[in-house]
Amino acid sequence: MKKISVLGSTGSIGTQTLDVARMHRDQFQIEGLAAGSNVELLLQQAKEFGPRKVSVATKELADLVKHSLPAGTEVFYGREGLIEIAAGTDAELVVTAVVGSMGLPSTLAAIEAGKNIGLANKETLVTAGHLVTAAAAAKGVKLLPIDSEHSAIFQCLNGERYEDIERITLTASGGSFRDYTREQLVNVTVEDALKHPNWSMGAKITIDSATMVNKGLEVIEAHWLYGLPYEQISVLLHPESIIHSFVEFRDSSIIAQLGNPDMRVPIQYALTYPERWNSPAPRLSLAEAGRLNFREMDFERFPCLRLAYECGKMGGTAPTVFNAANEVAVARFLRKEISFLRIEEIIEQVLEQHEIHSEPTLETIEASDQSARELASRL
Ligand SMILES: NC(=O)C1=CN([C@@H]2O[C@H](COP(=O)(O)OP(=O)(O)OC[C@H]3O[C@@H](n4cnc5c(N)ncnc54)[C@H](OP(=O)(O)O)[C@@H]3O)[C@@H](O)[C@H]2O)C=CC1
Ligand SMILES: CC(=O)[C@@H](O)[C@H](O)COP(=O)(O)O
Ligand SMILES: [Mn+2]
Repeated sequence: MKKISVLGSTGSIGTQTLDVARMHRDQFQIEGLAAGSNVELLLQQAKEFGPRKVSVATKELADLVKHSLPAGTEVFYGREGLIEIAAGTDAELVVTAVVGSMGLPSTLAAIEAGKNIGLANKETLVTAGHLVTAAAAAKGVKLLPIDSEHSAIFQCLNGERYEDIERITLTASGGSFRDYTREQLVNVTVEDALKHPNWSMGAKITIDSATMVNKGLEVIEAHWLYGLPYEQISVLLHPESIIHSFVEFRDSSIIAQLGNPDMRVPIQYALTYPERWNSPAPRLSLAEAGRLNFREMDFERFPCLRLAYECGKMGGTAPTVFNAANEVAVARFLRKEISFLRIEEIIEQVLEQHEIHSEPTLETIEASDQSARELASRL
């Protein structure tokens, strides 16, 4: 039995992680589940999977659920609750599927406790990549990517020598507004932005796909996961999301990972690595797909991707500030307080006004994250 805990169990990645556990019911034991405020779903999950510990966002929610949980289930809440689910159970692997840099303390706590990480929460690596990777190396724990592109690269690199890599390429769908001009973006709505062409995902990442911030975060995530300089990480527009990413080697060979867009596949691979288990995911037929399309990335059309590369190369707290400003701007867009194009303006303005610190400690990162958020919410 593999013992796992899930942070963000009620979200898109969290529920699909539990779908995988359900498909292999005899193989997984769920030790802990952490949710935010969807207590109805959390209660269903607790009844079905019988975790020893659960956590919710607030004390009020914890009081609300505690009498409805199966006998013996311990309830926690807030930041400390997430840390308890991450580090205080017998899980050998923790799936990090909360959104945003709020996942950093619990991810670090899980690593400190010696848990392998099934990493979906890319913002933690963007915010504090040097701390997360150093802690994982010191503890000898694995950072197993769940993000589809990073899982693809991970699979392409199986058995390969890092020095033989010439370049990795992350594919980008282009998001909801792939074929819109900059002028057409002026009046787009939240509802339109939430219609991703290929993937059904949480709201924040769906907006990030449309702004191309998602690919920017993924470039920085790849830098930390694979230890490659930014010059060896590129992005290619691929509207079908069938080639999930690929690696070019020094002998000119290219190895790619393909499949229909279905997050249960990379999630399961992270849970079962290095084994591959059966999956009901629909099989890809290349004959049916017929043709696959590719385009160079247009950095004028998608300026957030250019900004992300600049922040990644700058290092220090630049990616922290980029990420925090984006999180606030996206939340404001989703609340219909600002327009779609204002998201990138806010990120740019926060970066301009912010003092960047090099080699930051956790305290410096948390302070930069906080002040970037305050600024982004005022602009
Ligand atoms: N969705 C996808 O296909 C992919 C997602 N990712 C990454 O995975 C992460 C999760 O994304 P996704 O699943 O789409 O997001 P969702 O918005 O669907 O889910 C977010 C989860 O976080 C929980 N949460 C929110 N606030 C808190 C809190 N204060 N304390 C504890 N839990 C909280 C939510 O709980 P509740 O709903 O109960 O409030 C929910 O379970 C992100 O970093 C994203 O970038 C990466 C690749 C693909
Ligand atoms: C499923 C997944 O991994 C998402 O991060 C996905 O990559 C979003 O797609 P685009 O950012 O390419 O639109
Ligand atoms: Mn991705």
